[in-house]
Amino acid sequence: MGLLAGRNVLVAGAGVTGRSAAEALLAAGAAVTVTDGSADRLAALEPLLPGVALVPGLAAPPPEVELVVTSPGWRPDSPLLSAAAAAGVEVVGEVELAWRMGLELADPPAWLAVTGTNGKTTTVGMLESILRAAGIDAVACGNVGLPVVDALLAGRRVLAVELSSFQLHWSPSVRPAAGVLLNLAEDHLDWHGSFEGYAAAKAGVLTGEVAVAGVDDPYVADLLHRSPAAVHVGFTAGAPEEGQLGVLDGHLVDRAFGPDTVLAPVADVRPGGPPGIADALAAAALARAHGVSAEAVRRGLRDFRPGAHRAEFVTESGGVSYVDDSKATNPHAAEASLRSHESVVWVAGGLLKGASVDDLVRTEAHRLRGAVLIGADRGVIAAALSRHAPSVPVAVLDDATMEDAVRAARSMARPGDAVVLAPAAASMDMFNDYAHRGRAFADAVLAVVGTGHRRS
Ligand SMILES: CC(=O)N[C@H]1[C@@H](OP(=O)(O)OP(=O)(O)OC[C@H]2O[C@@H](n3ccc(=O)[nH]c3=O)[C@H](O)[C@@H]2O)O[C@H](CO)[C@@H](O)[C@@H]1O[C@H](C)C(=O)N[C@@H](C)C(=O)O
Ligand SMILES: Nc1ncnc2c1ncn2[C@@H]1O[C@H](COP(=O)(O)OP(=O)(O)OP(=O)(O)O)[C@@H](O)[C@H]1O
Ligand SMILES: N[C@H](CCC(=O)O)C(=O)O
Repeated sequence: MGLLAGRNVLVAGAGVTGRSAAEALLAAGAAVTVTDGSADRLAALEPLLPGVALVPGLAAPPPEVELVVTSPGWRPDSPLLSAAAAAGVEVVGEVELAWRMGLELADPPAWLAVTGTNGKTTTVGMLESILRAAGIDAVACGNVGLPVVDALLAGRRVLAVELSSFQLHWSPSVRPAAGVLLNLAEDHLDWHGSFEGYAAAKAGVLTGEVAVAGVDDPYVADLLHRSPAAVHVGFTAGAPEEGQLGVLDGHLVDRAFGPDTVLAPVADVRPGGPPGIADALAAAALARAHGVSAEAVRRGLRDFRPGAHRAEFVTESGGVSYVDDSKATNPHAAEASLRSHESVVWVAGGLLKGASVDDLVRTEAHRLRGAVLIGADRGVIAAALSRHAPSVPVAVLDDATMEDAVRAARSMARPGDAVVLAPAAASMDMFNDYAHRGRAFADAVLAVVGTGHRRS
């Protein structure tokens, strides 16, 4: 009998995670209750999960509950999870649940895990593509959208797991076969309370057998240095030292796993530019840790196509190109995005989640033709611009539509410029999510400037 059979488990959250966790727990023979702050979200589960008790708005676990499986968005200081901790009831996430269920299997899948502030989804997508090119039954799962527990129960042999800082926080015993920390910058500080708390959660990905990290960032390199993993591997945008992957003569090169090996031409990597290359090196490192050939790395990277709203070209009109990088939901991603262009009209704003834009504005001011600011934290960005880039023209739009923003951006742009939506912020103050915001931007561009030249 498995470790969950007959146990009384409370699932916190009736979203993507809660539904899958509840199904897995039921199948494992647990007695399951699900709660959610939203009665509507809970009610939507009723026809899908017969046999589960649905209780809206629980502020403390019922006395019979032995384990709480929380959805990642729930903060540790939320009333329910605080009450569980105070009562000595263990709280874990769905990723931890999947890990524990995997340990009960005769032949568990290998976990290759990816975290970092930016590039996680791109990296797990590249990794999945590489593993499949090697003929391996692999799937990208985790924060990318497919709950890990679903990937596990589907019997996949290798899990390319995207882990958010929230998921890592709730996964105390997960030890991936290989894990990568891509990069680290301010994000989700409102959830973790401090940068140190956020970084500590992210460092959890480096506690497996092989730890991989982006060593061009000294803070990340130090976390790698301090990792308890048996094997440490760095990746760098420059020429790799022994024990690293990096770039040499226009090729990704592996100097860590076996003899020095050329993996793939940089020209084959999409998205192009430094962020895409970093993500490709990270994906290649995890695949090589799993024994994948250089040939499969090359084919997997060549066949990979990036997701929508990630530095996506919309159109060109009057010599001005329009780029949708709505997925740049924090300052670090926005900075990487702006660096791909010499002269930019920057469309930004939304929910900064406690992050500062001062470094971004200071470093990238020289490439800003102008800035158009929308959304809840537009004033914070405007203040940073006036402190560090007082000569940059800024339009701060109150109660604006995306069409207003595009019109303002077009009036600032000169031929050769790029108008780039790289908000540095989350979108939920004005939109459902970043994809909704990206579509609104692309639609507004096409409405305001016409179709121009659309790349195929
Ligand atoms: C916020 C978050 O981490 N969401 C991830 C989660 O989706 P899920 O639907 O379970 O979201 P959730 O926010 O954890 O739970 C939502 C449910 O909990 C309820 N809820 C949430 C918090 C709370 O204090 N009380 C409460 O009742 C909500 O009403 C809702 O019904 O699990 C999915 C599968 O693993 C992930 O794809 C998804 O990542 C999204 C895309 C995300 O935005 N992630 C962040 C970390 C990011 O990428 O920056
Ligand atoms: N290595 C990198 N360094 C900096 N920025 C990057 C890197 N890779 C991708 N980005 C940028 O980060 C943004 C998000 O990319 P992606 O969806 O791959 O990351 P993510 O970590 O999964 O994001 P999220 O946590 O918000 O889901 C995009 O704007 C992209 O241009
Ligand atoms: N990735 C989530 C959601 C952002 C969005 O969809 O706008 C965040 O940064 O908080």
